Amino acid sequence: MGTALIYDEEMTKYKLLWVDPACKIEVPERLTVSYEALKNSGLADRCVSVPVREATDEDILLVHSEEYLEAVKKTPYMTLEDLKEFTLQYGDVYFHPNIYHCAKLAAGASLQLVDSVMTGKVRNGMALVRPPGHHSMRSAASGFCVFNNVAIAAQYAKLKHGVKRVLIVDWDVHHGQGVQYSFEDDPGVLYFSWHRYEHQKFWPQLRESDYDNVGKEKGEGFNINVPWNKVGMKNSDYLSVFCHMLLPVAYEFNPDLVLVCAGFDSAIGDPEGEMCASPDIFAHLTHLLMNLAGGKVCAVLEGGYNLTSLPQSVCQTVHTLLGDPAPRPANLDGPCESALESLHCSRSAHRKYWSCLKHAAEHPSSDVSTKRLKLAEEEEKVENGEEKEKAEEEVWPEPPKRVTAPVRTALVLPDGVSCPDRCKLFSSSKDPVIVNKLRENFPRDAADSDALTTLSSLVALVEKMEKNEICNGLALVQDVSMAMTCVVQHAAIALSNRVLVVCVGDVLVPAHYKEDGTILLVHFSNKEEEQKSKYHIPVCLKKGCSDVSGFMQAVLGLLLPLGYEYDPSLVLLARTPDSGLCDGAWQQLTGLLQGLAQGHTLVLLQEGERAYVGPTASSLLGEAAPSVGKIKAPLLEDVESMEGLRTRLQVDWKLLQTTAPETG
Ligand SMILES: NCCCNCCCCCS
Ligand SMILES: [Zn+2]
Repeated sequence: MGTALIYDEEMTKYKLLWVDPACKIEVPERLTVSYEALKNSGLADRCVSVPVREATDEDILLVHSEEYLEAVKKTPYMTLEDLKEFTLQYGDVYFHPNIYHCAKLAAGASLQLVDSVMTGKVRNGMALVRPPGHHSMRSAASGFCVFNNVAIAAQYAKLKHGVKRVLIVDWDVHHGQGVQYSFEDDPGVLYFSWHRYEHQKFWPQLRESDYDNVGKEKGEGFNINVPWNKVGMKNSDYLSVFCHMLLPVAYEFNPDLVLVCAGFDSAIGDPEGEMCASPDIFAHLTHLLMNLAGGKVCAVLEGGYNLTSLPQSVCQTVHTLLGDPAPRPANLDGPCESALESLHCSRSAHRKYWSCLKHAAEHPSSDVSTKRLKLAEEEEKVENGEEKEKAEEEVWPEPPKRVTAPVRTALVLPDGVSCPDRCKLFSSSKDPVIVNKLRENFPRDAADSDALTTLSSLVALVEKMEKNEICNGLALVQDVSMAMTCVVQHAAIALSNRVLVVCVGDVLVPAHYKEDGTILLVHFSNKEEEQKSKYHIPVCLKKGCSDVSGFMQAVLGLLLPLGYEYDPSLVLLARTPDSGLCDGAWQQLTGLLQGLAQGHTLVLLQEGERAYVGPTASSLLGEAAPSVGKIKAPLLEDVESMEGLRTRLQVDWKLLQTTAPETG
């Protein structure tokens, strides 16, 4: 299934008609440069083009009041003076004779996207729209927004498509207060937003944008705010909040649909956000959402005011929606203290609502640490009194080209096992060099020519992945441990690359590998094993991988942060029959790990598990993993052992941190 792209140039046909410094950044070029970039990169033509439509009054009244709609309806007939007058009643927004028309198209585009995804015409998609929507409220325009596109889309999805649970992820750098107000008492809509806040000094300066605003009445716990109290947040800060706050709660919420308030003013260079995250981070944020709701993800443009980083971020998002592997997450050096404080506050505010957070460290009752941090930040501001270079003067590297490998998924299978369609059956011509090498390294198997054939195919396959001729692969082998040792030896030593090895079940791990960091081994099993080193991490789950909740908690809160920080060039995923891992969790794992190593994932299955070839191949082909259902609370002993592991490891692995280090 494809990716929808919804855009109409009519939405470029309104602009600011008078002088207003607060609004001058919201220009038609935002849309034209974004669409041009999609066209020039060939991404637009790979999408399914879906036409916009005008939202009807009924659609708009799902969120807005009649009096507000009636008032906006009058704006096309207003004189310039009337428009200015009309605008004065709202904050940081402007009207234009054509903005009502465009606002109906922006909302209608969002509904077209929801229809396309919910009817299965496409898997996911993006609506490139303006005016944005997430600030507009029931009876008020705000922050360049007239109708709340995403809020209307959420109500529409519930009403027209019977969606029970909608997750709204707002990665725009501003708080979508309009969305929060619409759903704060609704347990059927989980709203997540991070936003520049600076202790309520940043627009819209609302007390209710802080982390302790968790929703109301039946909606308590279904509103998540992560305030950024400093500018300059980077990729590590964003990924930490995804891994330790958004994703665990999102998997527990188990949504039927994911809507993204895709604002890109949270990217580097933006005059509003003044953050430092690179455009390719949106490839990862998008990827991390694509195994929720069976992949039904609708991204709707909100903000984004730097005309260079905006189109780059839009392209990164659409690349990933199309299934292209994300670029490697370069140099993640861990979240900053302020981000950790915000993460910690938000997690502790939600402890009592979400079992995945039940054991989040209690927020120190006295807000001593927050005050201390605030003072430090104030001092810091005073210190670097000199004008920070303006966001517009920031420079950053062009996101790397994302070349799709000619072959997506290659399979090494023994005779008689059928190859799922769209996969390529792979066997290497017996390269004598490789075979001799293998004879040396595996003398005891030298006799077994089948084993040698398989091993030489594996080595050849790894080499093709290295050259990006093949994206990922799957092998059905007699002996997973031996195959793993062979691949590890070849990949880590021969190709001197970093290999992330993830073992599920009681795989005999290659003991004799060097401790030099060329391999990071994470081993999920039910056997207590003391942690050998920074690079050999046993994750012990009492009920092994059969406890989906504990397993998913470990994947999201431990494996993903480790994997992102390690940034391997190859991911080797091995499972043995005793793992007890259910299909859904296995496919979630296979799906999520493809965000690393440019998607170069090699899966090793034991011969007896040929039933897993199909599901694994579908995940490797980029199909969304099935939902694993509502995640429950992990076993207490598992939580304790995972938190113990985190405490020990976070000294070396900064992305594992969930609280600011206690200093002073
Ligand atoms: N420095 C200009 C102040 C603009 N404040 C409103 C921003 C609305 C963003 C919508 S994503
Ligand atoms: Zn914004």
